[in-house]
Amino acid sequence: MKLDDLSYKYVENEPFISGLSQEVPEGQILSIIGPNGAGKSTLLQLMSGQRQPDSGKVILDGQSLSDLSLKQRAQKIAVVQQQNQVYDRMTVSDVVKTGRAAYHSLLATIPDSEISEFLKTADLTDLADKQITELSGGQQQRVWIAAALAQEPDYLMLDEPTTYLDVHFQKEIMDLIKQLQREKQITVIMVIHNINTAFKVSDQIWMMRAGKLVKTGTVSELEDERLLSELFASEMRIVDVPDYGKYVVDINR
Ligand SMILES: Nc1ncnc2c1ncn2[C@@H]1O[C@H](COP(=O)(O)OP(=O)(O)OP(=O)(O)O)[C@@H](O)[C@H]1O
Repeated sequence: MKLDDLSYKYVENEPFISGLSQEVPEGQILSIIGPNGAGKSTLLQLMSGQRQPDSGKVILDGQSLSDLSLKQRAQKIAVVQQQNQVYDRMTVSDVVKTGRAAYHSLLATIPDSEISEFLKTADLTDLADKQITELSGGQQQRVWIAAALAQEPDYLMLDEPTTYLDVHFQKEIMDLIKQLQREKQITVIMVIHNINTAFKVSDQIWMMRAGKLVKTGTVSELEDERLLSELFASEMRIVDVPDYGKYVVDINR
């Protein structure tokens, strides 16, 4: 995937993203980090086709994303939103089947056998017939990830996948994402607030501020106190934690 001269505005005559070009590292985990309002979600939505750029293109396999039909797009890109609408009376299986809609004309005729693999990967087999509203936040997040996987995408995009989860479930979801990336060789693109989580799980990082990519590179290239302090306008230090490694702390007084 390539971002070619993307521009996007929320307010007339005030471009928020302007002339942004960047190559997406394929088959890796990429995290977009930056302060509130930096444009991380906006950029992810442009990359997933949920938002159309005012000018420029997102190029996928030589084609502009905007030239693909909804179904073609859904076979290439799956998105896990920050907040998902939870429908009463939908079982885990029903939700995961929605991910197969990219390959069928009718949801009602999708066989259970088609989703068993995705339920298994997300460790949901035993919960398949439960109502989604009966599940914990962490379990629900696994259901959305399974539905995204059922699209068999090349790109899995997640906006803050662990926001409402406690530390235990945060780790569980991140481990699942890492496992999926390894097993399926997909490209994972995430917006993550927690810098340490981003550094721990990612191969590549994009640092974003005020609608611009201020720095891109590997985790080791961007684990830099000065860069982080500038990005977040706050004094950041990197400390060494035994049995963990580098850990970023904010020492703002
Ligand atoms: N629907 C909208 N209408 C108008 N302005 C918007 C809209 N959505 C976002 N913005 C503005 O665009 C800018 C970028 O927002 P975006 O949500 O992409 O940032 P973000 O980096 O994801 O932020 P956060 O970390 O707070 O989630 C912000 O200034 C925001 O106020």
